Amino acid sequence: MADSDDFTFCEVGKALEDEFQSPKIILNTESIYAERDDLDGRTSSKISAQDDLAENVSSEKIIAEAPLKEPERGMSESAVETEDPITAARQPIKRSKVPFEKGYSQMDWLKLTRTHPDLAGLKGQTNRRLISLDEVKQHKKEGPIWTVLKGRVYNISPYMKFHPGGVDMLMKAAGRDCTALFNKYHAWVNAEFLLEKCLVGFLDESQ
Ligand code: HEM
Repeated sequence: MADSDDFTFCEVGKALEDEFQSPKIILNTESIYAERDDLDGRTSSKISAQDDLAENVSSEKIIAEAPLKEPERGMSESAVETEDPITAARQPIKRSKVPFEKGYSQMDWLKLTRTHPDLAGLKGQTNRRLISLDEVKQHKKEGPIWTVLKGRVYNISPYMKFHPGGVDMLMKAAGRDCTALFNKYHAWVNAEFLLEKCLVGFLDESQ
């Protein structure tokens, strides 16, 4: 084999000044930025690459700079509640699950719905009847607690202690239409399935 074909001896270019150091890359990061939606997706802010790359800037700083739009925990319900279910669903909320008592897990609830003969408290009555909001209002404190959710009337008394958000939260639904509240906290929850056996009837919207 001719020497010119032998790569062992091929001539390489001039070595870098310090042949054991990689070339220095000077990156101008000032002009690099990304648009970032803030936590609730309603506003956006620019985060420069410098911010992200700088060693002394932690992610906490970015969070601290983000506008605080979430309602504080314990903020009064009326301050954040809205009757429009779509707007309500978009409002960010702090998540606060309550640890369930022994025997009140979601699995326990599902077992109960399969075994209890009359969770709705219908005593043989049909659950297809139309119910006025006035009648729902009468079930706010005493006896079975009713609520309206997406046009359906439910007896939520048996579900109280199983509600992962706690009894106090669920009691806000007592004797009224809780659809907006429900959507605000957890529009993804399949209440139709969870409360199927608690159905008392349908809201009479003609009144
Ligand atoms: C009326 C029917 C309701 C049903 C069937 C229901 C069901 C549930 C379920 C299944 C969860 C757990 C969600 C999850 O793990 O992602 C939950 C959590 C919660 N619910 Fe409800 N809920 C109802 C009504 C309400 C109402 C009216 C409120 C507010 C006034 C409320 C407030 C909450 C809260 C604060 C949590 C904890 C959220 C979290 O941190 O995960 N719920 N509920």
